[in-house]
Amino acid sequence: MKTLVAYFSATGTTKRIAEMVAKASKADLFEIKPETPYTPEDLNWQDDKSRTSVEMKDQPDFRPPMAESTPDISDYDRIYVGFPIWWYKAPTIVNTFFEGAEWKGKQVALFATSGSSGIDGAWESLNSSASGAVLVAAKRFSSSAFQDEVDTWVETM
Ligand SMILES: Cc1cc2nc3c(=O)[nH]c(=O)nc-3n(C[C@H](O)[C@H](O)[C@H](O)COP(=O)(O)O)c2cc1C
Repeated sequence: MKTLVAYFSATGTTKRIAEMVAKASKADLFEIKPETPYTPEDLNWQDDKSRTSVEMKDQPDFRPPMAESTPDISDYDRIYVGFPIWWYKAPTIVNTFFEGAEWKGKQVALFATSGSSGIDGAWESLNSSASGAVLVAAKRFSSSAFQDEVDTWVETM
């Protein structure tokens, strides 16, 4: 099985987990990078006018551009997609990533980090961007998760 791990991480927490998922699943790794990186001010969820507040709440149909477009996924059987939870769902740049490829028949496994929110609401806002994909798993990890926990999750699939 050929596997890709794609992740978005604004402050490095999800990146650390993504590297562990890639190690556990012997996958290639792709970072979803925004064309315009998110600054600390952009990430201020207490400010209704911050970039992330506007993108997530006022403009959910806007797709933040990626610095590098979605790679060719045609050779991969399973794609893990990781992200931080923003406002109970996936950042809309993850929609940008999904909308750059053809997902019919692909196995998708989601993982996320968050302060405390679960990952259950994330697929609802992603699945219309990943038409035909088969969601095989979704797991939220705490920022302090260790390789063992990631290995166990990957092994159960
Ligand atoms: C704009 C924004 C919105 C967030 N919304 C939530 C949320 O709804 N629930 C939650 O538990 N954590 C929320 N968080 C916290 C992040 O999910 C958490 O810090 C995550 O581990 C960051 O991952 P990263 O370092 O890979 O970017 C939010 C963070 C930001 C910046």
